[in-house]
Amino acid sequence: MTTDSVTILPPAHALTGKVSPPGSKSITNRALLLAGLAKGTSRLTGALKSDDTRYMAEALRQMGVTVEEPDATTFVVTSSGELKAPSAPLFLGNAGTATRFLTAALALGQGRYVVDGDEHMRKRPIKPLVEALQSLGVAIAAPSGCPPVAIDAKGAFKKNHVVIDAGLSSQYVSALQMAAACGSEPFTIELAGADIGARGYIDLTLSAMRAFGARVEQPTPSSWVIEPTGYTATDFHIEPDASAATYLWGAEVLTKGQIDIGTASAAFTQPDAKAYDVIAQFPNMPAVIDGSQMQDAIPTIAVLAAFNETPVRFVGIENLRVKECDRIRAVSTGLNNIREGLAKEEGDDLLVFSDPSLAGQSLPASIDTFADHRIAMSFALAGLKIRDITILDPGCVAKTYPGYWDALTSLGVDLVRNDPK
Ligand SMILES: O=C(O)C1=C[C@@H](OP(=O)(O)O)[C@@H](O)[C@H](O)C1
Ligand SMILES: C=C(OP(=O)(O)O)C(=O)O
Repeated sequence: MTTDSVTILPPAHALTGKVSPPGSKSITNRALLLAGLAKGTSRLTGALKSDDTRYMAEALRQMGVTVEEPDATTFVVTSSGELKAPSAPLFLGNAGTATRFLTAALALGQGRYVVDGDEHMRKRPIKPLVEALQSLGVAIAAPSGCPPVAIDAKGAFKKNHVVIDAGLSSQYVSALQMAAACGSEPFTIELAGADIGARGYIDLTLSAMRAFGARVEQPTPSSWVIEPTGYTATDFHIEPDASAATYLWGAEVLTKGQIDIGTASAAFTQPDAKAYDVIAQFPNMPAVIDGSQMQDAIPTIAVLAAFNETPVRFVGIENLRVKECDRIRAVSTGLNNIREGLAKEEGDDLLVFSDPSLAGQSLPASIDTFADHRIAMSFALAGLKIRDITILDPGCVAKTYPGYWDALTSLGVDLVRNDPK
């Protein structure tokens, strides 16, 4: 979408129909990398085609991997198993998964690699991962603590044990886990802290690794031993994106409709599917919601909370401050823009002071999305109930859900696209 902004007209009817969310971003980018590290041809079906996965696919191509796209949801990846040093920096936009996962994998490559992103990615921390790789003897540098990252790889780690602080991102752990299977001896990864936010993403990583032939043990809740199996090319089916599903679940409960997303909430293996149980309680969602294990779903639930019967405090969400934007700030700014006093930050908690009487009112607001797809998609839900909600930069949904606006339209939502002047 090239429009500057989109204004949502609240539908006069409940939203009903069938909309399938696209393939999982998290699983697609894991599968693309693992297929690139495996010798032979892997066919990835049900895949997401969006900015984040295109950046990953393009980076693999730059490193000598053949990535074909026979249809809208399939990648066919053929690799020698090696990611050859590219002639130019790898540009990964604002794709956290691609940036973090490749940084660790390329540390076991041969030659010079530069991992870079857009101005937003250049503000997202990667220092803990870089320091962990330095402790393994890798010549790697990220002077700002964020991308760009320069790696002079020599094909091996000098140690077989690493301690990683995953407080800022679980992706550092996933990245090391996926890389470690390409080493030459069993490799142990240990968490610096006792637990990890979004542990469910680690389970996704291990399950994708196992599908590509890896062997991983978990001797304690905070350590993993990865065997040096390398990866075996395979055909792999990717489930729909659970974070994308949260917007459809939200639209369903807000409009008292029935949207068939084609997948039962219990069938998802991604952490954000946990959001279903909370969303299903709307308009009586709990007073305190712990977002630590369903972080990407929090903007969705926070916008729903504005229409809940009672206020909601979101806890365990501190690392929302280092996502595509500071999501705690972006959500509170957006809600207060709709009506002053609707939300408040308390430290790293977010309080939403719900008011069911918002529904049906005209409260003109232009929502700054801070180039963050999840802010755009979640605030569109407010527009299903409140008149004159305008979402700025609606094209940013292309990061993970390019068909989002069309999905709303297909459910009967009228959108006014305000063309750039
Ligand atoms: O591993 C993954 O696929 C992801 C992990 C989470 O990030 P952090 O680990 O940085 O919290 C999540 O927010 C992101 O959208 C996807
Ligand atoms: C945080 C997100 O993305 P990533 O870290 O993969 O860029 C997200 O999709 O909400």
